[in-house]
Amino acid sequence: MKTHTLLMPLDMHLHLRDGVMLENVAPLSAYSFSGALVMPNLVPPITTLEEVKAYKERIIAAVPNDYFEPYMTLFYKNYDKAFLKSVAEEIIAIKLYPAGITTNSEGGVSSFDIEEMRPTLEAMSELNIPLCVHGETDGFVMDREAEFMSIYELLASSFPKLKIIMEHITTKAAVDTLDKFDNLYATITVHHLLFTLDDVVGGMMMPHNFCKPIAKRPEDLDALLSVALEAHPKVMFGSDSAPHPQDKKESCGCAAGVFSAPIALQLLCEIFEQYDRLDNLQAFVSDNAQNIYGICPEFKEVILEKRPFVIPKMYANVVPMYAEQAINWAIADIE
Ligand SMILES: NC(=O)N[C@@H](CC(=O)O)C(=O)O
Ligand SMILES: [Zn+2]
Ligand SMILES: [Zn+2]
Repeated sequence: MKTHTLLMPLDMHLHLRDGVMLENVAPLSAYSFSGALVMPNLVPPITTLEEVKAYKERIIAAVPNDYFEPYMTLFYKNYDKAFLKSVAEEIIAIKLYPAGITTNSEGGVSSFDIEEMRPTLEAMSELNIPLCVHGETDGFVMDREAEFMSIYELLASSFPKLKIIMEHITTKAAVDTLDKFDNLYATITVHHLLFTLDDVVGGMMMPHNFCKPIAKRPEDLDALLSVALEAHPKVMFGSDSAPHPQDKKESCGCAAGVFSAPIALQLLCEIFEQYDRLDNLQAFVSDNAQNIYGICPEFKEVILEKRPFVIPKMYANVVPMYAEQAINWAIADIE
Protein backbone atom coordinates (compact mmCIF):
# COMPACT_ATOMS: atom_id res chain seq x y z
CA MET A 1 0.00 0.00 0.00
CA LYS A 2 1.25 3.48 -0.85
CA THR A 3 2.13 5.50 2.23
CA HIS A 4 3.32 9.01 2.92
CA THR A 5 4.94 10.27 6.12
CA LEU A 6 4.63 13.80 7.48
CA LEU A 7 6.75 15.12 10.33
CA MET A 8 5.40 17.64 12.84
CA PRO A 9 2.40 18.85 10.82
CA LEU A 10 1.32 22.36 11.84
CA ASP A 11 -2.01 24.09 11.36
CA MET A 12 -1.24 27.81 11.34
CA HIS A 13 -4.87 29.01 11.46
CA LEU A 14 -7.27 27.13 13.70
CA HIS A 15 -10.45 27.92 15.62
CA LEU A 16 -10.79 25.79 18.76
CA ARG A 17 -13.65 27.73 20.40
CA ASP A 18 -14.28 27.19 24.11
CA GLY A 19 -16.28 25.11 26.57
CA VAL A 20 -17.84 21.88 25.30
CA MET A 21 -16.95 22.68 21.67
CA LEU A 22 -13.28 23.06 22.65
CA GLU A 23 -13.42 19.71 24.43
CA ASN A 24 -14.93 18.11 21.33
CA VAL A 25 -12.67 19.56 18.65
CA ALA A 26 -9.27 20.10 20.28
CA PRO A 27 -8.48 16.35 20.55
CA LEU A 28 -9.15 15.98 16.81
CA SER A 29 -6.44 18.51 15.94
CA ALA A 30 -4.10 17.27 18.66
CA TYR A 31 -4.30 13.75 17.27
CA SER A 32 -2.72 14.55 13.92
CA PHE A 33 -1.01 17.93 14.34
CA SER A 34 2.04 18.85 16.41
CA GLY A 35 0.71 22.32 17.01
CA ALA A 36 -1.61 25.01 15.78
CA LEU A 37 -1.93 28.77 15.78
CA VAL A 38 -5.11 29.29 17.77
CA MET A 39 -7.36 32.15 16.74
CA PRO A 40 -8.56 34.58 19.44
CA ASN A 41 -12.12 35.27 18.20
CA LEU A 42 -13.92 33.95 21.24
CA VAL A 43 -16.89 35.81 22.70
CA PRO A 44 -15.53 38.10 24.12
CA PRO A 45 -12.22 37.99 22.21
CA ILE A 46 -8.84 37.29 23.84
CA THR A 47 -7.29 40.68 24.66
CA THR A 48 -5.41 40.30 27.95
CA LEU A 49 -2.43 38.33 29.24
CA GLU A 50 -4.65 36.58 31.78
CA GLU A 51 -7.09 35.51 29.06
CA VAL A 52 -4.29 34.15 26.85
CA LYS A 53 -2.85 32.10 29.70
CA ALA A 54 -6.20 30.81 30.88
CA TYR A 55 -7.33 29.87 27.35
CA LYS A 56 -4.05 28.04 26.72
CA GLU A 57 -4.59 26.06 29.92
CA ARG A 58 -8.12 25.14 28.88
CA ILE A 59 -6.79 23.93 25.52
CA ILE A 60 -4.08 21.82 27.12
CA ALA A 61 -6.63 20.39 29.56
CA ALA A 62 -8.84 19.42 26.61
CA VAL A 63 -6.10 17.29 25.00
CA PRO A 64 -4.75 15.14 27.80
CA ASN A 65 -3.62 12.24 25.61
CA ASP A 66 -1.59 13.92 22.91
CA TYR A 67 1.37 16.18 22.60
CA PHE A 68 0.06 19.38 21.02
CA GLU A 69 1.37 22.92 21.20
CA PRO A 70 -1.25 25.68 21.09
CA TYR A 71 0.46 28.76 19.68
CA MET A 72 -1.60 31.55 21.18
CA THR A 73 -2.74 34.85 19.65
CA LEU A 74 -4.34 38.09 20.78
CA PHE A 75 -7.22 39.89 19.11
CA TYR A 76 -5.84 43.11 17.59
CA LYS A 77 -6.55 46.39 19.32
CA ASN A 78 -4.30 49.44 19.56
CA TYR A 79 -2.18 48.03 22.39
CA ASP A 80 0.70 49.98 23.92
CA LYS A 81 4.29 48.79 23.90
CA ALA A 82 4.51 48.08 27.63
CA PHE A 83 1.56 45.73 27.36
CA LEU A 84 2.96 44.06 24.24
CA LYS A 85 6.28 43.48 26.03
CA SER A 86 4.42 41.79 28.86
CA VAL A 87 2.61 39.35 26.51
CA ALA A 88 5.32 38.79 23.88
CA GLU A 89 6.50 35.51 25.42
CA GLU A 90 3.00 34.06 25.59
CA ILE A 91 1.85 34.70 22.02
CA ILE A 92 3.02 33.88 18.52
CA ALA A 93 1.07 36.62 16.72
CA ILE A 94 -1.73 39.17 16.92
CA LYS A 95 -4.78 38.70 14.72
CA LEU A 96 -6.44 41.70 13.10
CA TYR A 97 -10.08 41.52 12.03
CA PRO A 98 -11.90 44.28 10.20
CA ALA A 99 -14.95 45.02 12.39
CA GLY A 100 -17.93 42.80 11.65
CA ILE A 101 -16.44 41.09 8.59
CA THR A 102 -16.54 37.51 9.89
CA THR A 103 -17.56 35.33 12.86
CA ASN A 104 -17.04 37.10 16.22
CA SER A 105 -15.18 40.08 14.76
CA GLU A 106 -17.48 42.85 15.99
CA GLY A 107 -14.71 44.37 18.16
CA GLY A 108 -12.26 44.55 15.26
CA VAL A 109 -10.74 47.51 13.42
CA SER A 110 -13.29 49.82 11.81
CA SER A 111 -10.96 52.14 9.92
CA PHE A 112 -7.45 51.46 8.72
CA ASP A 113 -5.96 54.72 9.94
CA ILE A 114 -2.25 53.96 9.76
CA GLU A 115 -1.31 56.81 12.10
CA GLU A 116 -3.69 55.52 14.76
CA MET A 117 -2.26 52.04 14.41
CA ARG A 118 1.37 53.11 14.10
CA PRO A 119 2.44 52.88 17.78
CA THR A 120 1.08 49.34 18.07
CA LEU A 121 2.43 48.11 14.74
CA GLU A 122 5.85 49.69 15.36
CA ALA A 123 6.02 48.07 18.76
CA MET A 124 5.05 44.73 17.22
CA SER A 125 7.85 45.11 14.63
CA GLU A 126 10.38 45.88 17.36
CA LEU A 127 9.22 42.98 19.51
CA ASN A 128 9.07 40.69 16.45
CA ILE A 129 5.36 39.86 16.89
CA PRO A 130 3.79 38.97 13.52
CA LEU A 131 0.45 40.45 12.45
CA CYS A 132 -2.11 37.98 11.07
CA VAL A 133 -4.90 39.60 9.07
CA HIS A 134 -8.36 38.63 7.89
CA GLY A 135 -8.06 40.66 4.70
CA GLU A 136 -11.51 41.62 3.44
CA THR A 137 -13.16 44.99 2.88
CA ASP A 138 -16.91 45.47 3.27
CA GLY A 139 -17.34 45.64 -0.52
CA PHE A 140 -19.10 43.21 -2.85
CA VAL A 141 -18.50 39.73 -1.47
CA MET A 142 -16.51 38.39 -4.44
CA ASP A 143 -14.28 41.50 -4.51
CA ARG A 144 -13.60 41.92 -0.79
CA GLU A 145 -10.22 40.21 -0.71
CA ALA A 146 -8.90 41.77 -3.92
CA GLU A 147 -9.98 45.21 -2.63
CA PHE A 148 -8.04 44.59 0.57
CA MET A 149 -4.72 44.30 -1.35
CA SER A 150 -4.18 48.06 -1.16
CA ILE A 151 -4.43 47.83 2.65
CA TYR A 152 -1.91 44.97 2.71
CA GLU A 153 0.41 47.05 0.53
CA LEU A 154 0.05 50.07 2.80
CA LEU A 155 0.74 47.98 5.92
CA ALA A 156 3.65 46.12 4.34
CA SER A 157 5.33 49.28 3.03
CA SER A 158 4.69 51.35 6.18
CA PHE A 159 6.10 48.66 8.50
CA PRO A 160 8.77 46.83 6.48
CA LYS A 161 10.07 44.88 9.51
CA LEU A 162 6.60 43.69 10.56
CA LYS A 163 5.78 40.16 9.42
CA ILE A 164 2.29 40.28 7.95
CA ILE A 165 0.40 37.09 7.25
CA MET A 166 -2.47 37.28 4.77
CA GLU A 167 -4.77 34.70 6.32
CA HIS A 168 -6.74 32.15 4.32
CA ILE A 169 -6.09 33.71 0.90
CA THR A 170 -8.62 32.90 -1.80
CA THR A 171 -7.64 34.97 -4.84
CA LYS A 172 -5.10 35.30 -7.62
CA ALA A 173 -4.84 38.94 -6.47
CA ALA A 174 -3.43 37.80 -3.12
CA VAL A 175 -1.03 35.34 -4.77
CA ASP A 176 0.20 38.16 -7.01
CA THR A 177 0.70 40.48 -4.00
CA LEU A 178 2.69 37.93 -1.98
CA ASP A 179 6.03 38.51 -3.70
CA LYS A 180 5.72 42.28 -3.96
CA PHE A 181 6.88 42.73 -0.34
CA ASP A 182 9.49 40.73 1.60
CA ASN A 183 7.41 40.95 4.78
CA LEU A 184 4.18 39.47 3.36
CA TYR A 185 3.29 35.81 3.92
CA ALA A 186 0.10 33.78 3.54
CA THR A 187 -1.84 30.84 4.86
CA ILE A 188 -4.00 28.68 2.60
CA THR A 189 -6.79 26.33 3.73
CA VAL A 190 -7.47 22.89 2.30
CA HIS A 191 -11.02 23.80 1.28
CA HIS A 192 -9.78 26.73 -0.78
CA LEU A 193 -7.54 24.26 -2.67
CA LEU A 194 -10.68 22.32 -3.63
CA PHE A 195 -13.65 24.68 -3.85
CA THR A 196 -14.84 27.44 -6.08
CA LEU A 197 -18.05 29.39 -5.60
CA ASP A 198 -19.75 26.58 -7.51
CA ASP A 199 -19.17 24.26 -4.56
CA VAL A 200 -21.03 26.69 -2.30
CA VAL A 201 -23.95 27.91 -4.40
CA GLY A 202 -23.46 26.54 -7.92
CA GLY A 203 -25.96 23.74 -7.47
CA MET A 204 -27.92 23.20 -4.30
CA MET A 205 -26.72 25.52 -1.56
CA MET A 206 -24.05 23.82 0.57
CA PRO A 207 -23.94 25.44 4.01
CA HIS A 208 -21.01 23.30 5.18
CA ASN A 209 -18.86 24.75 2.36
CA PHE A 210 -19.76 28.31 3.28
CA CYS A 211 -16.98 30.32 4.89
CA LYS A 212 -15.38 33.73 4.87
CA PRO A 213 -13.69 34.55 2.61
CA ILE A 214 -16.05 32.78 0.22
CA ALA A 215 -14.46 30.42 -2.35
CA LYS A 216 -13.85 32.28 -5.61
CA ARG A 217 -13.34 31.59 -9.34
CA PRO A 218 -11.51 28.73 -11.12
CA GLU A 219 -8.57 31.02 -11.97
CA ASP A 220 -8.25 31.90 -8.27
CA LEU A 221 -8.22 28.22 -7.34
CA ASP A 222 -5.47 27.63 -9.93
CA ALA A 223 -3.37 30.46 -8.50
CA LEU A 224 -3.72 29.07 -4.96
CA LEU A 225 -2.83 25.57 -6.16
CA SER A 226 0.25 26.86 -7.95
CA VAL A 227 1.83 28.35 -4.80
CA ALA A 228 0.66 25.58 -2.45
CA LEU A 229 1.85 22.71 -4.66
CA GLU A 230 5.27 24.27 -5.13
CA ALA A 231 5.32 24.93 -1.35
CA HIS A 232 6.24 28.55 -2.00
CA PRO A 233 8.41 29.42 1.06
CA LYS A 234 6.13 32.31 2.10
CA VAL A 235 3.02 30.13 2.11
CA MET A 236 1.93 27.75 4.86
CA PHE A 237 -1.01 25.54 5.64
CA GLY A 238 -3.67 26.99 7.92
CA SER A 239 -6.90 25.00 7.92
CA ASP A 240 -9.16 27.79 9.18
CA SER A 241 -11.13 24.86 10.54
CA ALA A 242 -14.05 26.73 12.09
CA PRO A 243 -16.58 24.48 13.82
CA HIS A 244 -20.15 25.61 14.32
CA PRO A 245 -22.94 23.41 15.76
CA GLN A 246 -25.05 21.72 13.07
CA ASP A 247 -28.11 23.88 13.81
CA LYS A 248 -26.09 27.09 13.25
CA LYS A 249 -24.99 25.86 9.81
CA GLU A 250 -28.21 24.23 8.62
CA SER A 251 -30.36 27.25 9.32
CA CYS A 252 -31.59 30.55 8.02
CA GLY A 253 -28.55 32.77 8.51
CA CYS A 254 -25.90 30.06 8.18
CA ALA A 255 -22.75 30.77 10.20
CA ALA A 256 -19.52 31.09 8.18
CA GLY A 257 -16.90 28.41 8.68
CA VAL A 258 -15.83 25.02 7.28
CA PHE A 259 -14.90 22.25 9.72
CA SER A 260 -11.91 20.41 8.27
CA ALA A 261 -9.40 19.75 11.07
CA PRO A 262 -9.84 15.96 11.38
CA ILE A 263 -9.55 15.33 7.63
CA ALA A 264 -7.16 18.07 6.56
CA LEU A 265 -3.98 16.00 6.25
CA GLN A 266 -5.78 13.22 4.39
CA LEU A 267 -7.21 15.70 1.89
CA LEU A 268 -3.87 17.44 1.45
CA CYS A 269 -2.26 14.09 0.63
CA GLU A 270 -4.95 13.47 -1.93
CA ILE A 271 -4.47 16.87 -3.59
CA PHE A 272 -0.66 16.78 -3.60
CA GLU A 273 -0.64 13.22 -4.91
CA GLN A 274 -3.11 14.09 -7.65
CA TYR A 275 -0.67 16.71 -8.95
CA ASP A 276 2.35 14.46 -8.33
CA ARG A 277 3.79 16.88 -5.76
CA LEU A 278 3.68 14.83 -2.55
CA ASP A 279 7.35 15.68 -1.99
CA ASN A 280 6.38 19.31 -1.38
CA LEU A 281 3.70 18.60 1.20
CA GLN A 282 6.13 18.49 4.14
CA ALA A 283 7.22 22.07 3.46
CA PHE A 284 3.64 23.24 3.03
CA VAL A 285 2.33 21.65 6.25
CA SER A 286 5.29 22.25 8.53
CA ASP A 287 8.73 23.40 7.37
CA ASN A 288 7.64 26.75 5.92
CA ALA A 289 5.73 27.62 9.10
CA GLN A 290 8.72 26.64 11.24
CA ASN A 291 10.90 29.01 9.21
CA ILE A 292 8.42 31.88 9.06
CA TYR A 293 7.47 31.83 12.75
CA GLY A 294 10.81 30.51 14.05
CA ILE A 295 9.16 27.65 15.93
CA CYS A 296 10.48 24.19 16.63
CA PRO A 297 7.69 21.73 17.43
CA GLU A 298 8.29 18.49 19.28
CA PHE A 299 8.63 15.32 17.25
CA LYS A 300 5.49 13.78 15.81
CA GLU A 301 5.33 11.44 12.83
CA VAL A 302 2.08 10.95 10.92
CA ILE A 303 1.90 8.07 8.48
CA LEU A 304 -0.85 8.28 5.89
CA GLU A 305 -1.82 5.48 3.56
CA LYS A 306 -3.65 5.43 0.28
CA ARG A 307 -6.89 3.58 0.92
CA PRO A 308 -10.54 4.60 0.83
CA PHE A 309 -11.71 6.46 3.93
CA VAL A 310 -15.31 7.55 4.48
CA ILE A 311 -15.50 10.84 6.35
CA PRO A 312 -17.83 10.62 9.36
CA LYS A 313 -21.26 12.21 9.19
CA MET A 314 -20.63 14.16 12.40
CA TYR A 315 -17.95 14.85 14.96
CA ALA A 316 -20.02 15.49 18.11
CA ASN A 317 -22.55 18.12 16.92
CA VAL A 318 -20.41 19.40 14.03
CA VAL A 319 -20.75 18.32 10.40
CA PRO A 320 -17.33 18.11 8.74
CA MET A 321 -16.43 19.10 5.22
CA TYR A 322 -17.19 16.21 2.80
CA ALA A 323 -19.34 14.42 5.42
CA GLU A 324 -20.08 10.81 4.44
CA GLN A 325 -18.00 11.08 1.28
CA ALA A 326 -15.13 8.72 0.47
CA ILE A 327 -11.63 10.10 0.03
CA ASN A 328 -8.47 8.25 -1.00
CA TRP A 329 -6.13 8.76 1.94
CA ALA A 330 -6.39 7.82 5.61
CA ILE A 331 -4.21 8.17 8.68
CA ALA A 332 -2.51 4.83 9.33
CA ASP A 333 -0.34 5.53 12.33
CA ILE A 334 1.01 8.33 14.52
CA GLU A 335 4.16 8.32 16.61
N1 LIG B 1 -13.59 31.47 8.26
C1 LIG B 1 -14.83 31.59 8.69
O1 LIG B 1 -15.77 31.57 7.87
N2 LIG B 1 -15.15 31.68 10.00
C2 LIG B 1 -14.22 31.84 11.09
C3 LIG B 1 -13.66 33.21 11.20
C4 LIG B 1 -12.61 33.54 10.16
O2 LIG B 1 -11.57 32.91 10.10
O3 LIG B 1 -12.82 34.48 9.38
C5 LIG B 1 -14.95 31.46 12.38
O4 LIG B 1 -14.43 31.80 13.45
O5 LIG B 1 -15.99 30.82 12.32
ZN1 LIG C 1 -10.86 34.97 8.83
ZN1 LIG D 1 -10.34 31.72 10.70
